[in-house]
Amino acid sequence: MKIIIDDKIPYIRDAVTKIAEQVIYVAGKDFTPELVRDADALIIRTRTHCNRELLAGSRVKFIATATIGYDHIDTDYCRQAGIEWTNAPGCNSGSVAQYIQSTLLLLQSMRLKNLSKLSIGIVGVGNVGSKVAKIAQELGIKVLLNDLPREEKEGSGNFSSLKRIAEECDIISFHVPLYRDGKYKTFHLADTDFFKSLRRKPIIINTSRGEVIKTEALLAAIDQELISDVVIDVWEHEPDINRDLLKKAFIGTPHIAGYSADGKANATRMSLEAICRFFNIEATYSINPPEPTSPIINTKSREDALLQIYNPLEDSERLKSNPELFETLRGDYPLRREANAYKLP
Ligand SMILES: NC(=O)C1=CN([C@@H]2O[C@H](COP(=O)(O)OP(=O)(O)OC[C@H]3O[C@@H](n4cnc5c(N)ncnc54)[C@H](O)[C@@H]3O)[C@@H](O)[C@H]2O)C=CC1
Ligand SMILES: O=C(O)C(=O)[C@H](O)COP(=O)(O)O
Repeated sequence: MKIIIDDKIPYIRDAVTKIAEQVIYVAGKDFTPELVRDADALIIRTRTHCNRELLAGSRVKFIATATIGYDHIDTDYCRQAGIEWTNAPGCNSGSVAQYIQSTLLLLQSMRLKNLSKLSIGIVGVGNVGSKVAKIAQELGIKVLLNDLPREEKEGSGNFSSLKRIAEECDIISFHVPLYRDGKYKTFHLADTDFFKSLRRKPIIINTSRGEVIKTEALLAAIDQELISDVVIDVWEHEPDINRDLLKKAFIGTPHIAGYSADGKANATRMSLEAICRFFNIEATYSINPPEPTSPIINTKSREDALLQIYNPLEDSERLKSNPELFETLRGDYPLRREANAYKLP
């Protein structure tokens, strides 16, 4: 079997030798029709667009994306071409939750927000949104949930409309997939009308996809003081991001909310498991993230410890100093572990 793998997918090299005879590593943006023509499977990230242009005429039968988002895969084309694909649900939800938890703690310490007096609207309550809801509740924040597909299946009891969230929430955090059209369209879900409907000058957090928020509308809302702060991890037109928005953001990071080593290892493991299932291969390997450099945290409070483990302002400062290094900062991301890898006070 021949597999082409994005060369930024970590912890995969030893394990994959137990699965495939031929493996080629290449940068996500450098997958070409010539390269994939005689491959059986691809393991990709968001940087490889899997569509007719790339895949037509190839012998690719299976694509695993080591991500939860799959808006870079043309699923209609894959269905027509008989190419199966999978993503890695939940792989990095702990990592995004860590990013949001640290962000909330920074809003408390640096913006002097009394979290127990605030309400948060969570838009998209899947793997990430559910964890964010739990963290927010633990911090004493009132939680409102919005999830149209779930509401349809489960009934409206636990869910609120986007309109109610816009009117009642002090923080609004987006955790939806990017759907460009269809019944659950999320492309530019937050547009001029949405920002005009805000009532409490909320803090807007986006770790979903840049295209879920219309950048010009967000910038106008900042200028008109309809919102009080923005925290942006995902951007329209990455890596060519809006520098004005980056300057104005309280936290602006290069699409790394999901980049804990724990999340990366989960994604790699899930991708290889999917390949083994699809091609009916039995293989023994284990994939674990490296241990943290200092696993014991000595500090007075749990909040300090959590911010010592991960402080998104450090990622933000790196991007603000060098916005042109967006992809490099992602590719060379330092080791980051989630809290359960540490002994906390
Ligand atoms: N910044 C980063 O590094 C990361 C970004 N992401 C992004 O966050 C998204 C969410 O991640 P997960 O929670 O793991 O995905 P998920 O698939 O577990 O959850 C998505 C939720 O959104 C809901 N949803 C779909 N359409 C909706 C709509 N129109 N309105 C309201 N809710 C809607 C779904 O019903 C589902 O419950 C991913 O699709 C991805 O684009 C995910 C991980 C890392
Ligand atoms: O899982 C997702 O969806 C994400 O957005 C990933 O964290 C993005 O990672 P890359 O594939 O762009 O490295």
